Amino acid sequence: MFDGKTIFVTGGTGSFGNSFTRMVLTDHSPERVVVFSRDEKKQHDMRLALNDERVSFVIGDIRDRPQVAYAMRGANYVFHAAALKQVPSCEFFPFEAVQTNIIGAHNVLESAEEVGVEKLVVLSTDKAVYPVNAMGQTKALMEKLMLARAQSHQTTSTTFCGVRYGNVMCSRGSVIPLFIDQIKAGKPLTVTDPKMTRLLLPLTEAVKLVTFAMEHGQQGDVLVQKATASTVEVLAQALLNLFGADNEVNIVGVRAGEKTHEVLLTPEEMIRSEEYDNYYRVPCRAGRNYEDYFSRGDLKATFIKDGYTSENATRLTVEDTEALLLSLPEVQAELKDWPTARKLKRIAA
Ligand SMILES: O=c1ccn([C@@H]2O[C@H](COP(=O)(O)OP(=O)(O)O[C@H]3O[C@H](CO)[C@H](O)[C@H](O)[C@H]3O)[C@@H](O)[C@H]2O)c(=O)[nH]1
Repeated sequence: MFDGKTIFVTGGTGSFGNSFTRMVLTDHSPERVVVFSRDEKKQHDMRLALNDERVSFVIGDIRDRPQVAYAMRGANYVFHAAALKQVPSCEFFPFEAVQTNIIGAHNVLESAEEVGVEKLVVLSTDKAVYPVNAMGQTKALMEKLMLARAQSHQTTSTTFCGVRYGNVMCSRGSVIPLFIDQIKAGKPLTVTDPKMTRLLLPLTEAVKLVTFAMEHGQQGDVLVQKATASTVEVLAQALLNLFGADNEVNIVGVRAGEKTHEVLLTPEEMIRSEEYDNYYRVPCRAGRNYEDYFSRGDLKATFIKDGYTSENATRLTVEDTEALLLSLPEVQAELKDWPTARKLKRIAA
C-alpha cells in the first residue's frame, strides 16, 4: 500500500520513526517519506545514515499548527509518533505534555483532515489506560481526540485510527540498557519491585503493529498486538544469565509515577473487541450517540471482569526471556565481546 505514496512521520527521528522509515524504504517503493521533527542534529545523522533521495527532512514542532499543515501537504499517510514520553519530565512539566501530546496531536489530526490525508495512525501506549502519570493522561486524551475526529467521519474523508503497545525493548533510557550497563560496570542491579510486570515488545514488532494498523485499521479503531510479559525479576535474571554475571541485586522499590502492572485493554474494551491471531481490534462507537452515554447500555459488559494486562498476558519464563533478548540486535552487540557471555556461543554455533 505504500508504493508510490507519500508518507509523513511525526517524531520521525525517534526509535520508531527511524526503524519504520528504514522498513518502508527497504520493503516498499514510496514516492517520498517526510521525516518531521524538531532536532536538526538527529535529522542530520539520519540523513547521512539513510542516504536516500526519497526521504525529505522537515524541521518543525507539532505545536506549530501552520508548519505542520504546510509540511503535510501532499501526504497520503500520516504516522503520528511525536510525543513527550518520559514519565518524570511530563510529571514535572505537565503543561509541556499538554502542549505536545494533546495540542500537538490536535494540530496533526486537524492538518491531516485539512490537507486531505487518506489515513492517519496515532501511536499510544498502555500507560494511557487507567493513567496514573501526566504522560499517560495526555496520551489518553490524544486517543480521545483521534476517536472524536473519527466519529465525525460523515464530514471527513480521512480515516483515523490508533495503536497501543507496551514497553519497547531496549528503547533509549529503558531498563534493559540500564541493567546491561550495571552488569558491565560490576554494579548491583537496581530492581524496583521484583514482581512488577511489563509487556515487552521488540521494536520490529511495534513497527509491524503500526503497519498493520495503516493497512487494516478502520475509522476509529484502536489496534493492540498480543504480547508477552515478564516480571522485572525474570528480566534481570535472564540478563545476568546471558552475560554470565553474578552482580548483586538491590531492591529499590516502586518509583514515582509507575504502576505494578500495565493495562493494554480495559474489560469494557475487551467486550467490544474483535480478536485476531496476533491482534485485538477495538472498534469505535459509531457517530455521536448521546443514548450510548445516558440510556443505552451493554449487558455483556457486566460479565467480563478482566482486561488485557501485563499481569494476565502470557508470562515469559527466564529461559523464554533469554531467547527474546537474544533475538535483539542491541543485546547481541552488547554480548559480542563480553568475556563471560554464555549463550552467544550457542547462537554462533
Ligand atoms: O532501575 C530500574 C528501572 C526500571 N525498572 C523496572 O523495569 C520496568 C521497565 O522500566 P522502564 O523504565 O524501562 O519502563 P517504564 O515502564 O517505566 O516506562 C518507560 O517507557 C515509557 C514509554 O512507554 C516512558 O518512556 C517512560 O519514561 C519509561 O521509563 C519497570 O517495571 C520498572 O519498575 C527497574 O526494575 N529498575
